[in-house]
Amino acid sequence: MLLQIPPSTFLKELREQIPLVHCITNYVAMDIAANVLLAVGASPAMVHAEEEAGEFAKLAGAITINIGTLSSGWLRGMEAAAIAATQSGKPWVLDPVAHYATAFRRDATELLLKLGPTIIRGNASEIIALAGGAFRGKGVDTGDDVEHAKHSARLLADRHGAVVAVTGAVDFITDGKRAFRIEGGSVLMPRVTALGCSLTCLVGAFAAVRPGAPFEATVAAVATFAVAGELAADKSEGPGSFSWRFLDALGAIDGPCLDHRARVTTA
Ligand SMILES: Nc1ncnc2c1ncn2[C@@H]1O[C@H](COP(=O)(O)OP(=O)(O)OP(=O)(O)O)[C@@H](O)[C@H]1O
Ligand SMILES: Cc1ncsc1CCO
Ligand SMILES: [Mg+2]
Repeated sequence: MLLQIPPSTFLKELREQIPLVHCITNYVAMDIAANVLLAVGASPAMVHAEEEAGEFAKLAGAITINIGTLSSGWLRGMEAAAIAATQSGKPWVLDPVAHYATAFRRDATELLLKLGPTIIRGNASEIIALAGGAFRGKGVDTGDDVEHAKHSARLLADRHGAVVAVTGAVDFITDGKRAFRIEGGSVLMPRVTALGCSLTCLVGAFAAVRPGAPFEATVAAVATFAVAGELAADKSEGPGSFSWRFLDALGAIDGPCLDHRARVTTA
């Protein structure tokens, strides 16, 4: 393992600390994302109202913001939460779901990016489009390979001073200086909705454990998904059984299994 802090350290500390993760995510993802966090051992709270999101963010160890089912009121809640996170020095994660699809999403993403996310997590089309490249995404689904998004990810990491995670068949994570690829997971993962959104929330949970190490935290969260995805796929008959087996695998995974099975290499 080339990492300074192995994934198992984050998993152990997460289970000791049970961090409160303030998730502003979409209607589709709320249930599965909360279950993913509970399965691993964190404490999720899905709070998006503009009246309280800024106040709530101060209670949490990390904040995650996903624009999947955006509306004006939600956007004001996101803005308040991002500002509160930055002011209190807490890590926050941006998931710019299909930000290229409409002017409303593009403007919202531009506004949120200016608030300085600690980590940006998206699929290949989202990351390529965010860097201004030609992309082939359709709605919320990627039409591009992670391989083609590496340059865009590096560019975004430099431009925003953020950790950037691109997910897909092989994941890629960079902070502009270092970069790792993570193999694993399953072809069934993109056939269950909102697993990417759930991963964004898990990245927040791992970042809450060690706010000073967002790069290693992102690698640890993505590696946990890759290993749990492999374990779950072993026995699954299709997307349905994969979905619940994946939660079981996230609950059952322990530190030695995670470090042993994680396939993290320099990119
Ligand atoms: N073909 C694949 N093989 C293995 N793992 C995959 C594959 N595609 C996606 N994954 C994994 O699925 C998880 C979600 O990533 P994905 O890129 O599908 O997110 P997303 O497109 O944002 O998803 P969503 O918008 O539905 O939440 C990641 O852990 C990723 O590694
Ligand atoms: C299907 C879907 N639609 C808006 S958000 C979302 C979850 C996957 O991104
Ligand atoms: Mg997504």
